[in-house]
Amino acid sequence: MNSSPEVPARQSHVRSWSIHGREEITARYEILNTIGSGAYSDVYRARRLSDDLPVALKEIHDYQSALREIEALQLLRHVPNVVHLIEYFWQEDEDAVLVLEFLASDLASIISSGKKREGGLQVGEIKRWMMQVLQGLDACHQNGIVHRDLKPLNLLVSADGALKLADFGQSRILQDTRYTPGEKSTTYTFSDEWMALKNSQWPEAAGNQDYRAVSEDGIKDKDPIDENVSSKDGETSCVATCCTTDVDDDIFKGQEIYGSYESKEIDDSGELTSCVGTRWFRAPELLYGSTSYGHEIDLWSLGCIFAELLNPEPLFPGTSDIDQLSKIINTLGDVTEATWPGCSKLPDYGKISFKPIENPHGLETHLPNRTTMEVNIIKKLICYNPIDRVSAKQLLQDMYFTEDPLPVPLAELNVPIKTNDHRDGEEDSVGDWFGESDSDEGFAKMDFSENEKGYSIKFS
Ligand SMILES: Nc1ncnc2c1ncn2[C@@H]1O[C@H](COP(=O)(O)OP(=O)(O)OP(=O)(O)O)[C@@H](O)[C@H]1O
Repeated sequence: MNSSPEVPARQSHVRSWSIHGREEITARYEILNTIGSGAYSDVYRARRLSDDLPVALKEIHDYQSALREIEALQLLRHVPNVVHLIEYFWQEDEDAVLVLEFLASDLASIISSGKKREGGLQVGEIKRWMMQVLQGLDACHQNGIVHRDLKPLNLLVSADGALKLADFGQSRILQDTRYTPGEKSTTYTFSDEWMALKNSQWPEAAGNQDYRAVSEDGIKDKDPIDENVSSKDGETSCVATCCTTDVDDDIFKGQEIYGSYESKEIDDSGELTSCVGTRWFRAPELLYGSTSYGHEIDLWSLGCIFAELLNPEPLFPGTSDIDQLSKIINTLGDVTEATWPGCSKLPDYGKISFKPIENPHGLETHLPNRTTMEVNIIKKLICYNPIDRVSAKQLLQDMYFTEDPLPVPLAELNVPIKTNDHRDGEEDSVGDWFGESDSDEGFAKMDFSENEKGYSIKFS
């Protein structure tokens, strides 16, 4: 795979010259055009010179994102519904460049093309898309990987209808899985190249070939890598960015952290960050600042994605993080100990409160003309208490997928050519916390007061 197994030392500002000037890459690939730019990367379409294989070259400008993405894709390299990492280039003073299989479309394009089709996406098509997402996500969770940025744009699709989870730059490998003992998991081991790379970076893991592999009872061993790469996540919670004491004199100051949370310096706190995932797909525990969440945050995102497949509009298109919570609460009802046991222990619970909702809309209103069975699937994922969310594995066994109309074969799926007309509203930006609301209810009045947790904001 990589000619040099050495991971370059972590540097605060790794900048590389243009990918076009990197001979180790251009000797093997012809770079054709740019196909996308994300928060931390530029992606190019290219072809392998030896056999004309179409590939995507993903140049990642952030050290930690690169490490996370390579690590997750190595671990999931045999999973059919995860994008395949062919090889990667990474040398000191250079950005990592990942060579990925080329995938011509994504689920966002499929949803928007279905919207334009008379009758929309057919039930059999929806079921096949859902099953592929579930199979990819189940493999992640079986391996203790939480993706943390699931959304239709990160579900890439090949021209022949194979859907693959992509963009693992925010993923994390949890120190244990919550799969119940006895649940059989597939064991994956690292390639020799990756082990050499890992051992050079983390000598304490040397010689422990499958230290992260899932054990017989489904529980993972302690993960030294995770501790080494964890960021100061606890300081970057979405609400904490405007609630810490240094914000007292300027409540907007802390929001600068929001846009740069992934570039925080590492420490060994082992906590996760609550500022992950694109807002529309972000679970409520993250919006309330949780730093000890599990793979259930992906299951919430999954519910949002499935709801969008069933009714081609985003389920909760919040214009700010507060608006995001408001939209969720207007649908599911008040967040209380009765509706979500343990919610009052969330770091930011009590720092923000909303006017009580007497008649929540309910998820049904977002899914007009859908069957009870379909609405029930969404309800199993979009629920406040993370432990109530059904796992990808369990959902794959749901009768929905074995009842008529059956999932269509891949060959019958309609895969549109990808265009660049995707929604912009999903993107996070500095200052979004107090962005304007477009929710029906709006925020007529904001009361700001100090309390034992720092301060509280009350909307009425
Ligand atoms: N294997 C691939 N084949 C084709 N296109 C790809 C591939 N990987 C990524 N892309 C495209 O490149 C763009 C950016 O990729 P990606 O989402 O992985 O990067 P990112 O920097 O992590 O983005 P984000 O800001 O959304 O997190 C996306 O539009 C995606 O569709």
